Amino acid sequence: MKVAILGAGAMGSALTIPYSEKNEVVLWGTEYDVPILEKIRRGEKHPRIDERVAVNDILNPDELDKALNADILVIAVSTEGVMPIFEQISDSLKDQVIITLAKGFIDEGEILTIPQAIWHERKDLKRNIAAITGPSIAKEVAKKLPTHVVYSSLGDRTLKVVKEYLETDYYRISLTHDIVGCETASALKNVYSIAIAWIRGIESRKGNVTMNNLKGIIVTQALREIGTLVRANGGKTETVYDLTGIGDLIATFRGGRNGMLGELLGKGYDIDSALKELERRGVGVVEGYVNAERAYRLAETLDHKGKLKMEELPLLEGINDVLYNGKDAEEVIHDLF
Ligand SMILES: NC(=O)c1ccc[n+]([C@@H]2O[C@H](COP(=O)([O-])OP(=O)(O)OC[C@H]3O[C@@H](n4cnc5c(N)ncnc54)[C@H](O)[C@@H]3O)[C@@H](O)[C@H]2O)c1
Repeated sequence: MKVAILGAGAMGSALTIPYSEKNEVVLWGTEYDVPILEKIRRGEKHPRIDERVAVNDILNPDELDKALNADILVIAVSTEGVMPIFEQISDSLKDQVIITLAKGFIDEGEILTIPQAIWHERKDLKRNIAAITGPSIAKEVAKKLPTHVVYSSLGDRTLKVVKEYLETDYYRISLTHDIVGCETASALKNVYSIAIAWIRGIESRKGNVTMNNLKGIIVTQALREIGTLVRANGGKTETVYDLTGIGDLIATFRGGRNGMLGELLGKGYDIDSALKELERRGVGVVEGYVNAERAYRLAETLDHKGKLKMEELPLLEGINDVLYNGKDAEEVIHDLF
């Protein structure tokens, strides 16, 4: 098969490694990826995954059309880039498998998962879309360390193709039809990771005490609330208690941009100074930040529809209070407790 990966960031580039085991792979870079494309062309390692990518061809931002004859197209950009890229390729799409991997919600007036936003544009592609969720740190995928992810799709042929052509002995793939549940859980994972990381910040604020009991409380509450939101949004409980929910939450406990933001907030930084500090460290977009507000609006809509009650989501409320209303993380935890 011919696979085209659209986006030369960490995850898009990491996937060239398992995908190239059985397929011909091309990697297209956006305008933001130009310095990375230059490095890759010079034979250097990709700076975000510390490995060389495995590709048959590298395409520049103005060569997107050359990627579109692939059998499998992977939209590998961050959430904000997904729909702009989709608009550019939509007219050329036929019956290809289309894979998305960003973890976030799309705001189109109503809050949608990424596949739902694509279905709005092209209903006929409903069965062609697959989403990747579950624990997959890009660097580890690139180093062929054991990874087990979930590909979800409404289309049986799509699921068959991804399993047959993209699975390797170090990159295992489970399949499910619960694409809305998977995408809801994975966008929420980025949001709740912020609150889990508060505790690291609070521990250091208190002179490096260890607060494992509190971690247990917050992680359990996060899972409870993710479960409530996933079910209310039409997904399945088992998605939350599998690789997509709990698996991904564990994999990102310590690291990630959301975790860095959460830790600073836990240390007592206000949101503006925390975001400034991350900018100073060269950390890119923190997806959980924008998605916390989107998750809250989704929850409110589901509440209006009678599918959940806002009182069931005190931690989501607290996360939004810290990110948008200037509340201190420790105060939120105190109230929650
Ligand atoms: N890194 C991981 O381990 C990992 C794992 C699973 C899923 N994801 C998800 O994959 C997505 C990308 O993560 P990453 O770590 O590769 O990030 P990254 O910052 O390394 O790469 C981001 C990619 O998105 C593109 N991009 C960013 N903003 C854009 C815009 N406005 N328009 C068009 N393109 C834009 C960039 O050019 C780049 O190709 C995120 O949603 C992330 O949650 C990442």
